[in-house]
Amino acid sequence: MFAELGVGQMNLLHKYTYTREQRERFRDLRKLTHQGVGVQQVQRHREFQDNESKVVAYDLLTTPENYVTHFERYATSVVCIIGFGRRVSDVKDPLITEVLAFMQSAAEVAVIAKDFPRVMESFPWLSKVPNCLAPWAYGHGKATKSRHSRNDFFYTVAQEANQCVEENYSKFLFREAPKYNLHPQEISNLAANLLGAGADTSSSTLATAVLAMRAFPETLQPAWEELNRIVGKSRSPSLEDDLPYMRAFVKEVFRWRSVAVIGGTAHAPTQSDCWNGYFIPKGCWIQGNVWAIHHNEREFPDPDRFNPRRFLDTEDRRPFPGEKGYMTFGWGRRSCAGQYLAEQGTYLSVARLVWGFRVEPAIDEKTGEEIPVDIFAYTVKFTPRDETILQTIQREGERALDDLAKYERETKYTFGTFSK
Ligand code: HEM
Repeated sequence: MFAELGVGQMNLLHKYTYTREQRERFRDLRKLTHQGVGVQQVQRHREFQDNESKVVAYDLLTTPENYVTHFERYATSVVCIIGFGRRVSDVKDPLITEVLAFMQSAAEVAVIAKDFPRVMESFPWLSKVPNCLAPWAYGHGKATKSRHSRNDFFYTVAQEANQCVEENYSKFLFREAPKYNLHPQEISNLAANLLGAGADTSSSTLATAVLAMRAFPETLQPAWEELNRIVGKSRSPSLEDDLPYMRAFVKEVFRWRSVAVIGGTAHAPTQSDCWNGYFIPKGCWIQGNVWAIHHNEREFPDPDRFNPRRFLDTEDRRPFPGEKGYMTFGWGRRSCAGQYLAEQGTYLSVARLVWGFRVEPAIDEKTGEEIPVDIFAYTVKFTPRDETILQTIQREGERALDDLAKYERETKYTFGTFSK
């Protein structure tokens, strides 16, 4: 749908790959994305990702009720440091409020079968109508004047980042621009994709982990036993710790409530194929039903139960075709380019949350009763597991803020600057 809206061909996320030229360009853009967040790069991002996650634990000590906002700040900050060499320290930073609002409205347009009818799918010509006349496009289509497009915002922020001392992905893109003949809109999109694809997805996954901790408290006991034994209380867990149960716990978070329930980008075969008696014509839109795959009783019995033991050598384990045991990040040449970054950050953050806190039922101030857990609007109470842990969170949080100070920088721009 985004390709139809006219903003797609400059962005690998929505690009058609019907012709050889389109496929070659897609490969270039994908390669450039890997050079920012691919498996080889992820190690370089580890230190500040870990520090931002320590800041989340630190912030939870003072404003635990704002845990979703802390997760959003964390996820946005990590991709902002990568993309623009600057951190997001304030939850009111426009990069959080405006970009997440934009992503929310993008989901309104893009999530198939969310509403019916999908007007632009039923009448594709509607996607060609300029935004000012097309409320159904939620502002994602063609602007009347291209200089007012959101792309100018990210291009300008990337230019700003290109001047900054710290190495960052925007600097890399400007360096590579002549070699790949990058159009400014491609630079803008490559930088923006880190935020668009990486912020909301990562923070929602952490919110899912909290829901699991609250709704299935029995799964925390084995985690605490492992963390007490291997990590102790005077430091928080790190990637070097061997924590098999914790790893299984995070895998189960990815499986249990995967962020992209029907995959992400639509895939299409480059040639017609026959599979299991089905004819799949060339160019046909294919969407992987991640929800159904992750809730198939054959691989995941009692699928709505959060159960990390599925990923351990126990009687709850079933064979699964994928090596990792889940399909949360899609597959094939369009699979999530930020998978390793997301897995690393989710592991660090969830392990630290479980190590540091009890997640208990929130109490209704009026009635004094526990607020029951509701999967759509749940609220919880975070309490540090004990005094030594509380002090460790404080010490590590303050140290992390010192280490992150080199990324403190303001931007002069907001989305609003470009829509006046
Ligand atoms: C828990 C966090 C995340 C989840 C669950 C997730 C999931 C996904 C999924 C399902 C897709 C579509 C895959 C397909 O069509 O087969 C995707 C695409 C993508 N993701 Fe992620 N993602 C996450 C985090 C990130 C992060 C942190 C980044 C980068 C900073 C990122 C960058 C991308 C990009 C660039 C694409 C488009 C790839 C393409 O079309 O070639 N993602 N992601």
